[in-house]
Amino acid sequence: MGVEAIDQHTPQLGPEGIGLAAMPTALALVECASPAALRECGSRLLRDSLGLAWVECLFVEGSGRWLGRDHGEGRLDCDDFRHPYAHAIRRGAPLTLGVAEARTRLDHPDFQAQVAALPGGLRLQIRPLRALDGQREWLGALALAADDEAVERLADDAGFAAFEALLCRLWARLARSQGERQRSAALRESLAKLNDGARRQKLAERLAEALLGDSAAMQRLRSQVIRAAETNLAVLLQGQTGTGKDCVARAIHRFSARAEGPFMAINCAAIPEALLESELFGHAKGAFSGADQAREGLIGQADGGTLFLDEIGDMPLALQAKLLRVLESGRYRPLGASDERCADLRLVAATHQPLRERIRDQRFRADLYYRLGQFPLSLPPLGERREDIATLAQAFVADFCTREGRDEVGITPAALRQLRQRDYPGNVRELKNLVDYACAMSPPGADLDAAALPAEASETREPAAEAPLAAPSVAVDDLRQALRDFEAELIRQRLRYFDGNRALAAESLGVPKRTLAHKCRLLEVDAP
Ligand SMILES: Nc1ncnc2c1ncn2[C@@H]1O[C@H](COP(=O)(O)OP(=O)(O)OP(=O)(O)O)[C@@H](O)[C@H]1O
Repeated sequence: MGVEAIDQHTPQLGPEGIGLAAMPTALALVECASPAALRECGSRLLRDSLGLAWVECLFVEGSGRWLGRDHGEGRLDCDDFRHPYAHAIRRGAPLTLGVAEARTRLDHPDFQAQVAALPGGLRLQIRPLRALDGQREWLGALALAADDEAVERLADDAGFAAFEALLCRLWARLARSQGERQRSAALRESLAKLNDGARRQKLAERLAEALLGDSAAMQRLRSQVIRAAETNLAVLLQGQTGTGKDCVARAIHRFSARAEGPFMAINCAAIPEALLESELFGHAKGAFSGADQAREGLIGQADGGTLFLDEIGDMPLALQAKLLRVLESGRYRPLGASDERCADLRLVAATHQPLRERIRDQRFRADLYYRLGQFPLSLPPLGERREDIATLAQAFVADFCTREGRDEVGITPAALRQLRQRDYPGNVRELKNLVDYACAMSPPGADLDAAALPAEASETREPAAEAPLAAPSVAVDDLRQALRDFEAELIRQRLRYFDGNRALAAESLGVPKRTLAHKCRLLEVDAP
């Protein structure tokens, strides 16, 4: 039976006590699902059954410091004796006083507002409520107002005492199970967070196999990449050349829900302006001379996946506007086509240019900048994370050996020292090229040594009169031989430039004199 149905048969509580007639009242209380519902139901039952002018049930908040109200404004400090609740709770017994007296003696504004509408001739009773299950915790207070006779009757009303006891017992039980529910919900939430944290940590470890580096900056970057991959937000990668923007773009795709979809990439700086639009948007048959077939653009091809626009700073302004429209609406129109198409893609854009400066120079649209940078990521230059150089160099040596089918070798401490001390304006790409070159210069099976590393450009005496080396032949079919030939030719040039002075040639190439002599013997290079 619901509360409404019970209301119609609500028996009068009264001196007859809790006979069977009181059962629907008890049932109504028992059916309440929360302490707040219980307070409301209890107040209503009391008001209706006992003909009280006003009943309100206040509750002690979790901290035990405040008395809260389910409907009224504000909360009352349990230690503020300007209202009668503090007195009743402190005494641990009901407090009865006239409404008029309460108005003059107790000047708490919230309490005064509570009783403002009551006639001055009524009596007010505040009854502290505590859990009756052995725990001495305070639950709240029952406030009621009625004429003198009704208030006096309450003292001897066994039915009312039973009602109050039941109210307190149910309230304590509901409060405890509500607390348990809240605690287990909080536990579930923190477990979920923990699992989520563990899951992210696992992903970050997998990502560390592709995006190497143990520095704090790289760890931060990897966790940002995982976060970005979880969303569909447009990502803007900013960082100097060679810092790994392309790697990060691919990782975002690979770790995202779109991983099974296509990853389409284009370098906006590498494509002539006239072609870039049709590369991106595609074209209809006959859209321009030479367009004898309709062709889908990268935006269409990236549907369901990721579109990576590298060097976005070089995108022409007119195209920027069209790209913004695609991002805003998810719709685009191929060149010469009459219909619009939809593309569901995530955009990752990258640039090494300071886009804010380009906005100031009116070469980049501010609205596109903000749309692209929903999830901005900035990649640290290698010079700011030198502790990663050893890890990266080792990995690049291992890569070289695998690619070349050589036995795995290491790096000597001297070479590592040199690598850590150099400047890398080309960042990781420069380090990788340097290691590849040094590996090629080292005898198979030997650890990469400092002698194999070329001198830094700034330390090398500028061989201005040196003729450029021949471009590598496309007909190379033996890389090792080609590298030996290249190396021999480079040494011959240097020796010529320094009139056969091996000390100067060795210094200019950043190798010890003995190494150069050894190489000359090995490569059969004669002094000029
Ligand atoms: N953290 C890294 N771990 C392993 N390899 C890396 C890392 N960062 C960059 N690389 C490697 O360095 C080279 C350059 O990286 P990438 O092309 O991603 O740089 P970029 O910032 O996109 O350069 P650009 O701006 O010139 O296009 C690549 O061979 C890439 O694999």
